[in-house]
Amino acid sequence: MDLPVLLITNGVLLPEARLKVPIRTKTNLAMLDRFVLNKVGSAKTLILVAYRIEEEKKTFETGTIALIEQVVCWSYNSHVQYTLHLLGVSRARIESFALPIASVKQLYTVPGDLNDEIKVEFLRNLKDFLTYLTFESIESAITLKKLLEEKNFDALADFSVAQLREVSFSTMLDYLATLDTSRRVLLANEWIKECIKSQSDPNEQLKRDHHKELVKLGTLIPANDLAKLRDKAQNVVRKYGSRVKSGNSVEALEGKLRDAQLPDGIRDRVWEEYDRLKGMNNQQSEYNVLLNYLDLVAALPWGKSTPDHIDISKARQVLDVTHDGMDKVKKRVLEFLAVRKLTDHATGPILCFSGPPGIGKTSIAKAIAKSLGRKFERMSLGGIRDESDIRGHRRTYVAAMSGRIIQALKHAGTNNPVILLDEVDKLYAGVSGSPSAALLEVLDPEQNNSFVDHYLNLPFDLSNVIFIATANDLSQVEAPLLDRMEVIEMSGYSHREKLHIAQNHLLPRQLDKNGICPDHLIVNPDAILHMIESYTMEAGVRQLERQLGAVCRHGALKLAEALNTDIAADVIPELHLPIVIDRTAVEHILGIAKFERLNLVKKLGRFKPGMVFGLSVSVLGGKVMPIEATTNPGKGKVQTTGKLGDVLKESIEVAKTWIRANSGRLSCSSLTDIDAHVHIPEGAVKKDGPSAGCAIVSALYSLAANRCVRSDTAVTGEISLTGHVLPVGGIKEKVLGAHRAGIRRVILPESNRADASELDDTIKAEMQIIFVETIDELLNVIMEKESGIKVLSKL
Ligand SMILES: Nc1ncnc2c1ncn2[C@@H]1O[C@H](COP(=O)(O)OP(=O)(O)OP(=O)(O)O)[C@@H](O)[C@H]1O
Repeated sequence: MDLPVLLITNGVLLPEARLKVPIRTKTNLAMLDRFVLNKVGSAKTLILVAYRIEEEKKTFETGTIALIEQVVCWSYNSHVQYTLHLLGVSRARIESFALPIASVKQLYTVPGDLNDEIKVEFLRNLKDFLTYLTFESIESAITLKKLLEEKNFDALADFSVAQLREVSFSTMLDYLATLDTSRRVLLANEWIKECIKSQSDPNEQLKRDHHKELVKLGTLIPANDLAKLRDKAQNVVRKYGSRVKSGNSVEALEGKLRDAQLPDGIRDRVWEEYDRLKGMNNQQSEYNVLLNYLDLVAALPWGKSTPDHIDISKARQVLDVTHDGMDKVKKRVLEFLAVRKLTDHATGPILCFSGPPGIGKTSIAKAIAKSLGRKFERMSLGGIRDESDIRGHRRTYVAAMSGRIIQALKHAGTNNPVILLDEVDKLYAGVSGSPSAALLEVLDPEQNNSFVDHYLNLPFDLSNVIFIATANDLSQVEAPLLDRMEVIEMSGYSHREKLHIAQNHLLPRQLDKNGICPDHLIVNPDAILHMIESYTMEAGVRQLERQLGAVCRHGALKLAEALNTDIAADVIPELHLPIVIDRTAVEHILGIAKFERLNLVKKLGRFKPGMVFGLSVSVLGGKVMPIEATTNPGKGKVQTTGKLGDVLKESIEVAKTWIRANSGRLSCSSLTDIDAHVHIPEGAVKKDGPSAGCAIVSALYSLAANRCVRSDTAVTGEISLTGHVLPVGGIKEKVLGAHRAGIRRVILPESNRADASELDDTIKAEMQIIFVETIDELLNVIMEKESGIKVLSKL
């Protein structure tokens, strides 16, 4: 039989007995995770308890097959702990071991030669032992009483021995391995006798006598009346002055509370709670709740803060060393720091970095904390839909916890950390309140000096904390929240910028992570560019870092193989250092290019009438959006496909009407005797927004005039019925998206000229950017051959 293994180094579980085993080692945790926690009805699983003898560095050959009766999970100081409640089922011999599984054979006991004299003596001793046990554990006493009635000597020996604490681990293991029942009864009888003798101390005797009188176990008390028994037993304990064994944690707590620098307003309230705790019995259910609460209060950094060292030139250095480019963002961050230095004001604007993933929003926030010398805490808000995640649960709830803000402060250990509210756009309002409403209070400098977490129920001053937020999509951030923040928009990187980031930051980091000396592995710039163009399609650099990691791991394997002297000489690969990674090596390591140089121009070749490249932007950055239109005989209807939203459909109507109204002047069909069909591929993705207007009017004109649009050009811009091209958002991302796709000519609305001027110089140098004010101008520059349309006067 194969069973999951729980390996323990002290305590022995005998059949019939129960044992509580806290899970502390990684092996046991892995076993629990794999075989118990992931299983529906995880309790009632059979496992093997195996015993490790540390001195001999071996595992005892006999183990115990056990039934998991209960898995208790509790969290203390944010550590999750598991304890297994086990019931011994039978002995087993371990035949083979491959942690976390062992192949075992169940062992059966043999009766042996047990004489009547010993039996009678053993039963008499057990009756005395029962009295002692009543005082120690009522449940065990009841089980022993039942076994005594059954006169099952095998079980009586095991169960009674399991109750003894004095027997050493190794003696207990020998006992476990003894299959002869008569031999075990002899041993048990001896040990029980000794135990009873050692209990003959007059004080202990007095307690037991009194207890005997009180509970009269065996005649009066029914087995199921445990609660009553427990109460009575506790009364005895109190009467005889046994101290509640809670001294250690409560006394330690007192010291911690004294060191906690509690503010004046709350000190008395906390000590009142502490006095209440001291007066409680540790068996009371509220005891642990209050203990955990006061532990949190003591652990919070009420008066601890890190001194600010704002040195602007050092901050500039930190930002430059950690981040390439991003000049605008760095400038704004330095201004922010400068204002903090001069005003000495705790409150200031809350910065919100917005942009596609992997462009360094989180890492720049980390750099701010570093340049201020403050602690950094990241709070991921993605998917939070409950107010209590931010503000905590009220203490009256079972398993109540403090909110994330308080947890972050506890973790930081100072009351002035930089807290990054990551992904504020992914907060959702759930059934139990809106988390963004809770964040409003946190971020409001007027209110946050007395932030009250529901669990803590004491005001905590958050005014020294610097909050920085990040978002991928600002349109998803609730307006009141957005209003409290100063948004710094960050855009994706060009290929050249990515190359610099890779050379200066990502590659050195990956080399270091994989334990490779930079002199031993060189990745050519050409190879990095190949990875950027053909193996990643992203605005940021996260995928690129992953690919560089793969290349470094390949190098690490080569180096490790060459160093490994255990490998037979003929298989040691010959290694010439440094290992140089070029384009071919990249293809060999990373396999077939995932984004075969997405040069749409080359791929699609010459367009047919009705085809055009639009530009779109999503949370992942800018992208080229091919648009197709075709005609059929009909009555001037326009059909649309490709999961288009209402605004996009309306743009198509505007384009159609404009062409119809201007067809005479443009010498093209008015599209009244034909039906047009406009399709935007990637049909599963919803598309919307007015910015495809220019592309759609170009496609419809191309159909109406039966002329082709230039396939090396992409366009974005909204159109009006009067023929004007209106500004749109996301210009930088869209141009970068076109550049990534291999397009070098883009047409943008004239009103977006200022946005385009913010583009990186290398991009500006490589791209031809044409600005247009009217649809006439647009058609003149977008068609394959000059349309020669006479541009009407502009409004
Ligand atoms: N300009 C840069 N210079 C150096 N490293 C950079 C730069 N931009 C990004 N990185 C690196 O790219 C990685 C990803 O960045 P980060 O985690 O900060 O992205 P993010 O914008 O916060 O993404 P998300 O929105 O997914 O959270 C980090 O290791 C970061 O150091």
